[in-house]
This record gives sequence, structure tokens and C-alpha cells, in this order.
Amino acid sequence: MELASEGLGLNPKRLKEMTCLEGRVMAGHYYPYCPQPDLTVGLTSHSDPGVLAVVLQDRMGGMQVKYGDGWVDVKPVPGALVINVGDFLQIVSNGEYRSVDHRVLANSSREPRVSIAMFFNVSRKDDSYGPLPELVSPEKPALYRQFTLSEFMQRFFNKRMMMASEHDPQIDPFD
Ligand SMILES: O=C(O)CCC(=O)C(=O)O
Ligand SMILES: [Fe+2]
Repeated sequence: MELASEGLGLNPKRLKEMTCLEGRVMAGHYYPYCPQPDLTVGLTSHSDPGVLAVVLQDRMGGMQVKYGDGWVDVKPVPGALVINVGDFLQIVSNGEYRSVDHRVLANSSREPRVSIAMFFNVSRKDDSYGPLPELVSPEKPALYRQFTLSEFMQRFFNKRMMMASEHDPQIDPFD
């Protein structure tokens, strides 16, 4: 999968080196009927850690994305895929793309809900990643520092990004 480079002036060779096909993971989700949907959630609020997530949901609905202080339903459209930007893409694009918080409500209908997600991730554990140089300038300094994938994954489980300024809550969406 190639990252959309149009409009951002990215170096296509560099993007090719950052392939996220080898690290792709597929997950199937099954949300059974929940008799008390107000007391729980189907899948708690999160952003996906990788580059992109492509989700195929059935016709039951229930996925929501965070918008401002509220939540917006991602209505199922037959044949459509939901594409979620992940944290890794936010970092390498130096914030040009923003990862999206999303969740799935508990399923209140008698029919189970099923979704299939394909996550596209980089896979070279010891390579150094960070904002692409083409997207860093004196006007727009790097928001994130360089890191390895192992370090990134450790950070992910602590819910923190690789901020250039570790103590600036203004720009750290996970603080
Ligand atoms: O089930 C869904 O619609 C979303 C699944 C999801 O967000 C995930 O697996 O990360
Ligand atoms: Fe997700």
C-alpha cells in the first residue's frame, strides 16, 4: 500500500521504503446481542496505532468517531469500507493527517454485529522512523522525535505518542 503523497510533496522512493504491507494484520470482530447496552461498550474508545486501518462493517451500525466533544455515527453503507488514519501516519506526516478516536457501541439488536478490520503497519523493528523530512521546515518543526518500531509499540501500550516536546500537553493528544 502506498501512502497518499499527492499535495504533500513527498519523496515517492522514501515512501516505498516504508511499505506497510508486510506488517498487515487482519482482525474479525463479533459483537453479540447485549441486553443492557447502556451499561457497557462494544469496543472502547481508541485510535489505531498503525498507518491505516480498513474496516468492513455489516449493516448493524454501532461504530462512532470522535468529533469535537461528541461522537458521530459511522453509518453502514453497503459495499463501502471505512478507512481510519492511525497514530503512525499522524507521526510520519508530522500532524498533516490526524489519527481518529473511534469506538463501537454495545449491540442492542438481537442480531450479532460482525466487522473485519485490516491494519496496515510498518514491520521493520529496528529502522528509525519519524516525521518525513519533506514535511518538516522552520515554519513547521518536527512535532515528533525519531523512534524505532519496538519503542513505538511500547509507547502505544502506555498511550503516548513520540512527542518532540515530551511535556507539552498542548500538542500531546494522549496527555
Ligand atoms: O468493529 C469495528 O467497526 C471497529 C473495529 C476497530 O476499531 C478495531 O479493530 O480497531
Ligand atoms: Fe480501531
